[in-house]
Amino acid sequence: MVNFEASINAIKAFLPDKLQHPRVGIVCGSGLSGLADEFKDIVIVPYKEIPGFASSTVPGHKSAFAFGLLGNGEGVPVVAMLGRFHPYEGHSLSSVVYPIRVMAKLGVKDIIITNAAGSLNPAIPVGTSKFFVVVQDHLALPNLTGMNPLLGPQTSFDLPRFLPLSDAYSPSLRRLAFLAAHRLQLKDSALAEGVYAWVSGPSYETPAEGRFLRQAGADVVGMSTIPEVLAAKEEGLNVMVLSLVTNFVVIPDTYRSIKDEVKAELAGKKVELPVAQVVSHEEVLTIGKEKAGVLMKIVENIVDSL
Ligand SMILES: O=P(O)(O)O[C@H]1O[C@H](CO)[C@@H](O)[C@H]1O
Ligand SMILES: Nc1nc2[nH]cnc2c(=O)[nH]1
Repeated sequence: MVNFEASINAIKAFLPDKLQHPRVGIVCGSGLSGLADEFKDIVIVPYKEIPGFASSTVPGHKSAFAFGLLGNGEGVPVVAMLGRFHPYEGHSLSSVVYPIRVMAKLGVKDIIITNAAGSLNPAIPVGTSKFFVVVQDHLALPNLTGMNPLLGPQTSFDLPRFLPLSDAYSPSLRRLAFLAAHRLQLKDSALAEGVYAWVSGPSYETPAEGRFLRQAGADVVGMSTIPEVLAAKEEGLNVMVLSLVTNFVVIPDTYRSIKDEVKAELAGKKVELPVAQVVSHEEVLTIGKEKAGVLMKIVENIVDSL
């Protein structure tokens, strides 16, 4: 049973006056908890100390909030989830989005949600300058087929029952992201724009699934974020999502035929069976750690210009 008051009281007991009302919320994706390294006057609040909170079980996700001041001058009070919850861990969708609702009730107005994602778009390669995607829209097959965090009784009758999503990703925050990249003198190609596909995971995509999502219009794919976006929008927050592209999803135009290989083998030719490229969470975390610093600078710059 949700009890926002108990959660909020437990959190506030950790915080000095200047951090009691965070203005900006940040969600750190896989390997990206280093985003909080620049916070001044940081206070860590472990999830286990907060009634109603689950704990994160995924490597690269810490089970704690970091509160602090970010940006120039006195700094803006902010809160970061150093780890998030995913439905594939066994958490209910309402537990997955509970921290987002708590951040809204603490006073957060703008939320910057980050994630690690696989690229479905050959124009968004990995390991080159183009490594972040500002999400402009999403494709959530789970939402369309009954796995929607807003299903069920509402947490408040003040919230809209039928949430419009045609404006899910704040144009003004997205503008700030591109201006931040310019100010930081990142290459023009460092920030792409694209559509994020949400899948439940925890298995990565088969080549056919990758091709399907690409043909359906997605640029990157991941196993998180969208439930958080829906809850944040329902709570009335301005939402921005930044994806760090950590790997390519293999999408062959054609499959190499094993049947043909066997025919060649039977005809006396030496054949080598194809070895597919495979993605691993270790690879995802390595890229996350490598790029967390740049992402932090973008986030800090955005916070400065709010
Ligand atoms: O979306 P985040 O939490 O950044 O993590 C991404 O990385 C993990 C897979 O490597 C999945 O959880 C996927 O969603
Ligand atoms: N579903 C999915 N999630 C990811 N997270 C990081 N990379 C990937 C990927 O390739 N697929």
